[in-house]
Amino acid sequence: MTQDELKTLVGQAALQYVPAGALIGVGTGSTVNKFIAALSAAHAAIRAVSSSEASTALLRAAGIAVVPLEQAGELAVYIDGADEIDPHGHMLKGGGGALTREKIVAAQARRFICIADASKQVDTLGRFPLPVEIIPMAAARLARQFAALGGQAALRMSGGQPYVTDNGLHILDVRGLRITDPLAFENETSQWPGVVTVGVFARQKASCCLLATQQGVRTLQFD
Ligand SMILES: O=C[C@H](O)[C@H](O)[C@H](O)COP(=O)(O)O
Repeated sequence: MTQDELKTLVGQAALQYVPAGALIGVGTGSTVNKFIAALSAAHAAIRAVSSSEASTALLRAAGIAVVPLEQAGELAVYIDGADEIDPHGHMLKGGGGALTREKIVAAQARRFICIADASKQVDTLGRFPLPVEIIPMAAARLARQFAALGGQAALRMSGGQPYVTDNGLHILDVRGLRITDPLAFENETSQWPGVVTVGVFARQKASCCLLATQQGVRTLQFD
């Protein structure tokens, strides 16, 4: 199977985690797009809280009502992809730039179901450049702070201009990190002035991961 077919497979598998009539949290990215397509085809009577403008547009196009987070109580489940997932369910996220809203919506859900293909499995987070959403004026100083940890930070660009998130902010992508203690790393770097969100999800780690492999979908439990 191609990587795209694996994403379709795991997007469909995630349907079993959607309680009938529930209000669920929906992440962002190419794997989640397959989940939204599966939801649409299943005609599931659900409502969703979305983690990005892109997912909101897709959900609405699929006929799924999108509820503002402010009007939602606790969500039964949050379903999202990841750029990396380690053996403990810690994730690295934000390749699509949606990390801040993803972390906010995930924090309001009882369970985080990560959907990924096997290429996302790692022993230690950091092979994928770590996305960090930042206040723009802090970029140079934060780059120096990440350099002190051994990382090389670059401002994410799009069409020759700094990439702008749904929140009107910028992203640093930090290469060369080896994140051996994701919780300590998240706790420390989240407090640096100018950091809005680091793409390490250790406090909002996965409860379970549906991992698409050439042999089918494996379920990894983390709680
Ligand atoms: O900002 C984007 C999200 O964190 C995505 O969940 C992550 O980048 C994985 O995306 P994809 O399913 O496209 O690999």
